[in-house]
Amino acid sequence: MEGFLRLGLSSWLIDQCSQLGILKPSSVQENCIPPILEGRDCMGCAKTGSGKTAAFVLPILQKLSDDPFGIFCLVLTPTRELAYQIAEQFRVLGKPLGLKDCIIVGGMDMVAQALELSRKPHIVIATPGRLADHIRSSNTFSIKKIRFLVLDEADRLLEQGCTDFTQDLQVILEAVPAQRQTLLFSATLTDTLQELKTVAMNKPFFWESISEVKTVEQLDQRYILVPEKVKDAYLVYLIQKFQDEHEDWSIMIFTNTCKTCQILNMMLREFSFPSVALHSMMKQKQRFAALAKFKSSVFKILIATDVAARGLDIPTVQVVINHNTPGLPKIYIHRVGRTARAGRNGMAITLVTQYDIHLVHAIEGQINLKLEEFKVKEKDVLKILTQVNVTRRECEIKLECTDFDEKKEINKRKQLILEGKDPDLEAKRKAELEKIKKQKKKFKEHIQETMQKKRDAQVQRKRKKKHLREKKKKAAQ
Ligand SMILES: Nc1ncnc2c1ncn2[C@@H]1O[C@H](COP(=O)(O)OP(=O)(O)OP(=O)(O)O)[C@@H](O)[C@H]1O
Repeated sequence: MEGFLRLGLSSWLIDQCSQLGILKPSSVQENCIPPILEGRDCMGCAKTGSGKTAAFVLPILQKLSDDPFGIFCLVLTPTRELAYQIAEQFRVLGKPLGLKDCIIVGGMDMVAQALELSRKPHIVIATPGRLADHIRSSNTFSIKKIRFLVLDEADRLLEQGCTDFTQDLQVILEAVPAQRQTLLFSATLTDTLQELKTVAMNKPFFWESISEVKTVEQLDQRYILVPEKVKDAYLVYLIQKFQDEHEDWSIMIFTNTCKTCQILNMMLREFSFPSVALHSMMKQKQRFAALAKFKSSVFKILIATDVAARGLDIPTVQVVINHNTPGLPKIYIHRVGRTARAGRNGMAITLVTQYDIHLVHAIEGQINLKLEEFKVKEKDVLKILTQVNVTRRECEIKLECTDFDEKKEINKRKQLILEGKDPDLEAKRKAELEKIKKQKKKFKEHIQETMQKKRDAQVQRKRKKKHLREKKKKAAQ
């Protein structure tokens, strides 16, 4: 308790913290809360599960209690689920203030949101796309006077990933005052520092937890080298093993696409595993329902795309399984950070195929740690291989009978229209690119083939020469 008092927080906030079991400040809180209370911009980079949310929520609530008005603070975050989680922390910690918050995310009713915004909530927690839509289309609210702008998972908000937030962010940055405190947090800030400095311009206080290894100490990180075709059998085997050995463990499985996520969930259900899926092709209500079932441990297995890779705080998660090796070390760091949070233990297992070894090397290089092999009796996996592969195929056929692919196509078209692009032109462009790519590939293969033939011929010639030499030698003897 004393620790928080020393940082300059009021006793009512410290009482609220203790109700959440937050008794002693974590390193990021200890270092970032004082400069934020002093009024400085802040960039905080600390490992997953180290309490970054409270590091900005606590000082903001304290400042809000000094001078309460709406809209006081805007928090931006890349995913809808994360927005709800952050709002929850504000609500619990800010209860004595009678805090009014408002969550502005896609997939929810826009009119109801506009109404809520017009009622001047103290804190708005939003995903950039939907908030930018409100700014463009409505004049019933203003964020011109906010005191705090927070970018949680700041590096993700500023990078141009598969969901590009930069244009929406531009709209939002033009709508907030230049005189504000900007707080940027993430477990992986360092490679976007330059971009971040353009958002937090007032000589920001930068704090990074210094540690050789970039992942959490309590996390046991393993890999299994598996042939691509046997991957699903390994997955089923691992889940069965963990379920048999640790009834109370929750498991998060990450996949690379929505379709794989959907199919694997169907497959796990066929094997009677209590699993739910979470990906961006699901309706928002289904997404929330799935997450609630997993959080309450009614379903102990969550199979998700990277939409769940960042920020989600579910203390019961003991194991993270990467069904695919993440293409970027950064994504690996966030995915495996869903376990071993706030000082707890946890395990992460990455299924690595023969094509992914270079990705593992990149991950190891970035986190500064070698993954250890997770030993499995291959014989036991092979016993279930046929059954698993047949079940997966059946699930694929079942999914083909639904409108899953069609919906995906519609979603893609919607996204392109929103980005101001013509979907038909884009499709044509993509087809042309695909054609060029194929031609290039064919050309490359042709060259490789010719080179190989040359090499083979050379070897043949050498062999022949050697053979002749030996023959001559023998004849001379
Ligand atoms: N000082 C503290 N002592 C103990 N637990 C804490 C403390 N501060 C926060 N926590 C708890 O630790 C958990 C993780 O915190 P939080 O979600 O803020 O992590 P994070 O650093 O934002 O992680 P990520 O990078 O994954 O988003 C939460 O359940 C939170 O309530």
